[in-house]
Amino acid sequence: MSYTSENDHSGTGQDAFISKDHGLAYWESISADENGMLGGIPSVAGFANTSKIDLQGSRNFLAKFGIGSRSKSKSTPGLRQCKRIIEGGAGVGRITEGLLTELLLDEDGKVDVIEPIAKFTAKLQGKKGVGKVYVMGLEEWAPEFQYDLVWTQWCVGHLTDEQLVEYLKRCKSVLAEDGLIVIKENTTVMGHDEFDEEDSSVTRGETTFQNIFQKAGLRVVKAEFQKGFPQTKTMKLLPVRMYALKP
Ligand SMILES: C[S@@+](CC[C@H](N)C(=O)[O-])C[C@H]1O[C@@H](n2cnc3c(N)ncnc32)[C@H](O)[C@@H]1O
Repeated sequence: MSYTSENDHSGTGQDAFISKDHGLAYWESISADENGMLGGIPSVAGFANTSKIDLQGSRNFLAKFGIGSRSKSKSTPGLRQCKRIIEGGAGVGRITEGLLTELLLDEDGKVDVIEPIAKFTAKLQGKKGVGKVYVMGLEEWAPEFQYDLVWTQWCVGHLTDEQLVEYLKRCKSVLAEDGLIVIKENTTVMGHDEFDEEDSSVTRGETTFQNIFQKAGLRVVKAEFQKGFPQTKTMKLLPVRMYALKP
């Protein structure tokens, strides 16, 4: 999921290409661990390191909005925590456990997760700080709570543009005052959308994302590239962008 794709199907109808069944069958075949979640990045590039770099990049991004962990707020006055957070397409909870739970205000705070593959979420159920686990795709999720932060990373390529607009509208409808929606995704180098046959997903270009956000009635209040991912001569990771969105 993280390589530059040689399968450019620009112009192919998305609905025909993004097959939910095929996408889910692909993820069912993937191991339920962090390595599986970042499986597109070969271990030679230092997978563990990549996850750590990713989480630190996200932490730094959130700090720019004054959102930070309880422990950090002792040394950095002004950081605030969240009452309730939701992670979309959470996989095995790499981000929920590695970042989002540390942002909770207190013991009552919860991180809810949405993830269609039950074997991925099995170990997350009942863990400290984890709230409701929605075993379903983002396109099926109906919100029940209000959120200070909605984090969705490396999974929206499984939704058509239309489904993604509707998902974002639902997120917006339950966003707390001063809440934030973050989309962190691979984006294409050349700017047009590319389809990946292996998992039936789309990697979008910058313009497509901007159009989707606009249709959902969201403003991009900050956009940054993730820095510091390993690159080798044989493996080039796609640029990963973090978009902070508000109504
Ligand atoms: C590359 S993994 C990323 C997992 C997690 N976001 C992370 O960064 O560790 C992609 C995840 O998207 C999930 N996924 C596939 N189709 C989805 C859909 N329609 N809605 C939500 N998640 C989906 C997969 O099951 C998988 O857990």
